[in-house]
Amino acid sequence: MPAIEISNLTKRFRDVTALDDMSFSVPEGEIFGFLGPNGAGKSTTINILLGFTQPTAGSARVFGSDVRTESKQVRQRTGALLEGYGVYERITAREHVERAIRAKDADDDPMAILERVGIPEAADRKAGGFSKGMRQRMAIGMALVGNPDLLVLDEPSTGLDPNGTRELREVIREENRRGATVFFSSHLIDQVEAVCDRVGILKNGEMVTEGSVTDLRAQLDAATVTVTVERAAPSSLLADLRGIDGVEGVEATDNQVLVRARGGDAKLRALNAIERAGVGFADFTTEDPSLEEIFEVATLGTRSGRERDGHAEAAPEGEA
Ligand SMILES: Nc1ncnc2c1ncn2[C@@H]1O[C@H](COP(=O)(O)OP(=O)(O)OP(=O)(O)O)[C@@H](O)[C@H]1O
Repeated sequence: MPAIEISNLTKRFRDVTALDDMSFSVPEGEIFGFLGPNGAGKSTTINILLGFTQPTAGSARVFGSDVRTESKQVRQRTGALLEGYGVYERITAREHVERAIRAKDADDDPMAILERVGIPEAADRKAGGFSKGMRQRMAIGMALVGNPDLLVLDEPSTGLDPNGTRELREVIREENRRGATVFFSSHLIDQVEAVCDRVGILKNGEMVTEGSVTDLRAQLDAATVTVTVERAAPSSLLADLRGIDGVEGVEATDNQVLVRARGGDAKLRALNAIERAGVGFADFTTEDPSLEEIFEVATLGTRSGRERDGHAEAAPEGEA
């Protein structure tokens, strides 16, 4: 049984369609990255999963329980860190965790939780005086209460410093080793890439692509080949390169030619063309697309021609 199973889920807020016939599932034991730009529908999905928002159509199940009719069972098995979680200013960190323990009918040691999230020294301080990062750490601790089978984390690295984000990744991995499924929602690709087994990319309420980071890279099998040359490449070479089937962008500086090529054949033909051009082919490196590029393609539908390392932008096809 999948940890999360979402089928044809639609959510409309008056004239806004936040989720549009979205379907996907997360197998038990997975760390799933739920990626999407602002407004894609991530929080709406989480609110539906936890029973805080009712879907307009479709269904969502958590470990087989229907989130509409069995939200109590769902919440009992789920630890959630929600965006904009409200901190009670007048009670301490320990009291926050104790509340979560009571709500879950769990028997965790509040101090052990606060130690895990790195704020044991703040246990008896009122949360009203906490920094953003401390609030976030406390909220993560509350999500861990009761060893949940599913951890739902909405933008968990918000407010955390680099140490905090590293510790968060460690906690996620520990929870996953213990057996928890993790649903990690974020618009921050590097955070997701660092810890997730699989990612789904949401755009305008629809899942546009789904797979392991490796699968997604393979789908978008383009790579940038950077060739170091001894002499500046003449415009005739750049035109030839742009004419190769599968070459999507060409940039040149005095001693480098950058070719963005889709598929091994295009890469090879580009390298051969540079070698034949007599510009003193010295060396080359290739770079696979990053998850960021995959995200960009999935959410914008195009690969951007933004500047790389201060080099000039690639000229459009045919403009040598
Ligand atoms: N209560 C609401 N009333 C009206 N519109 C809403 C409501 N909640 C969400 N929306 C709209 O639904 C869409 C999806 O919003 P949602 O908050 O789910 O996106 P998100 O992916 O979580 O974005 P972010 O990364 O900015 O948090 C947006 O267009 C948003 O304005």
